[in-house]
Amino acid sequence: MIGVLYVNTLPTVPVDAFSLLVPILLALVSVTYIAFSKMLGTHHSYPQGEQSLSKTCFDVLVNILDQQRKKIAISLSNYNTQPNKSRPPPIPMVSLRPGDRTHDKEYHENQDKFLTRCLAEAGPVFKLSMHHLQIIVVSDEYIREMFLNENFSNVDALNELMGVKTFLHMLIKSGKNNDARIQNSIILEHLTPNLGKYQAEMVGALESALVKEFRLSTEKVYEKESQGGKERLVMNPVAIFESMVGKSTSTVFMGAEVANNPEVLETFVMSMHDFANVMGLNDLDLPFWRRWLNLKLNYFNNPLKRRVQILAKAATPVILERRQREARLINESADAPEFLKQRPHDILQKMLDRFDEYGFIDLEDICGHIMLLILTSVHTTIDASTAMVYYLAAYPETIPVLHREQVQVLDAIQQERQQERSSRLEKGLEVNVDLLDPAHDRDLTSAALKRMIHLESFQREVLRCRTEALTHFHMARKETLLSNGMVIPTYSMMLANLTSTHANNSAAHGPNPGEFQPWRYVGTHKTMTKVGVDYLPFGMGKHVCPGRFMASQQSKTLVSLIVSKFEKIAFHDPSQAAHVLRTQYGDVSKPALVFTSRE
Ligand code: HEM
Repeated sequence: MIGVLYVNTLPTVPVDAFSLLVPILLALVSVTYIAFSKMLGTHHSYPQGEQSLSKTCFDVLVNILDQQRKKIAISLSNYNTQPNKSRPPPIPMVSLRPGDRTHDKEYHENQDKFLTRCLAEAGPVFKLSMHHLQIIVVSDEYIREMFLNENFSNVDALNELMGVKTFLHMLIKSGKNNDARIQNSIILEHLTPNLGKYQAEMVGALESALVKEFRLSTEKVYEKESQGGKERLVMNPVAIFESMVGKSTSTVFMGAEVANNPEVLETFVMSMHDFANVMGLNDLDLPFWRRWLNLKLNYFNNPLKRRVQILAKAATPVILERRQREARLINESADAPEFLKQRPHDILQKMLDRFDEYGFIDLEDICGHIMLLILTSVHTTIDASTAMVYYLAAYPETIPVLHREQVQVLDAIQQERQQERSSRLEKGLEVNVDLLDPAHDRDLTSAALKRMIHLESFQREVLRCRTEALTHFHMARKETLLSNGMVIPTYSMMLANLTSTHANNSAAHGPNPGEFQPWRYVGTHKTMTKVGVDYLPFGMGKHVCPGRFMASQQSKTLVSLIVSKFEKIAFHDPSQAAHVLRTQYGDVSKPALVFTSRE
């Protein structure tokens, strides 16, 4: 991070002083650390092969020193060769509001208003001073260039800002060289194609968690007499959605037997909180050295490593039991269809079945990879689903429309299945109980969800309107030319300006794109998962979110269950409504809601 700051300001700042400062600072820290360790008697020479805390710490520091040295050398060489080239157009810095020293405050006051001012003053590519960094912001079509050019990397940006790679690599033993590729392959090959099969389990898990958590959350609060107990105040509604998504994701990833373990549920829900604490994600004003120190200390006491062990411990007896069951079926010479029917189909089982193909080392390694899946999937889905429920509260007219649509779709499906049964009976054909059981006529299947076009439009519109306007950090791996001739220097930090594509873009979104219009996409083919430069909650290009289909199905089911059980949702304090309708980095506001049940 220091490297980025200094390198970005090279042309105007005396580079020698700063470039020396970085290694000196780090050398000082390492020397002080070793001196301290010697004083405390912790800096020993260990027999070969044994890694001491101080040696590892020293190695990390030497490594960082070396990386900083290389970066400074590359930047200097780039800078020194500049005068020979024809000078590219400079990237303008947006003026500061009188009295402000950075752009943070003005941005947080009104994201779209501020970015509209930036576009008018500086054009589609400009510099801002935010988050303790100098950041290059790209708008409109230049966002596509940022996503599609491999010289700009999201993973490298997160790694540079937070050292996230090394920290996450401590959780796994295999597949460290191809970041996110094992997760991508599991999602693409095993999760997404089977979403229809997982749906019944997801509905069961979401519904049972909703009923249980709703009862627990409202126990100590009032029930309004006037409504005959139908109105309930929930002080922390997010806790309900955390349990719902945690329970349903753990069931899909590890099977119901493992997911029933309370420690596993806690791991699914809390891992991202641990991660955010270590990375200092909830406090953007944390000085860089505190963030760095926090991370280094947690290398040796990684809270997520303990959570991985919890998953492995909970999975062990279940896997043994599965093996015994399989052996029994083989002994009993069960036929192939029966054998396959009895086989668990959760992601854990798929990973065990392809143990060699993926090159896993042991069960803990598999659980480490599941942890990486948890970190990408659970919190993001909780966050999106929570936003959808807050939008239901802010726009109460949406609930009757979504409820009516749900009833109509389920009525139609029930009727179709009834007709199919009658027609088969008339023709003297057998009725397949597995496929046409009347008890499942009104299930919230993925086919039923696909017919709910108002729900689809509502979800896409919520994500379009609430996604942070400056988002998707990318770092330039090397000096890169944009199509407008501007040069992005190596190690620059970049952000996409979504105001230009999400909020100020009537060509893509129709009239009044600055307003929330829940039915904007009804009758179009624009679903929640269809990404493009005009809709970027899931990114785009090679690293586009592969889990968005599960996220969509899960959040649709969650919202459907909520509108089927509650006829009205309202903010306990209406003045808080506006505050939660737009994401703000590091913001954890969770206003209380009043739910009015249908029964
Ligand atoms: C509403 C929920 C979700 C949102 C908003 C979301 C958003 C994102 C974004 C913005 C990225 C980065 C894309 C880029 O760099 O271009 C991403 C990547 C990723 N997401 Fe999601 N995500 C969600 C749910 C999920 C779920 C449920 C899973 C897993 C089942 C998942 C798995 C991943 C993985 C593995 C990556 C890394 C892809 C790569 O680097 O190639 N996400 N997601």
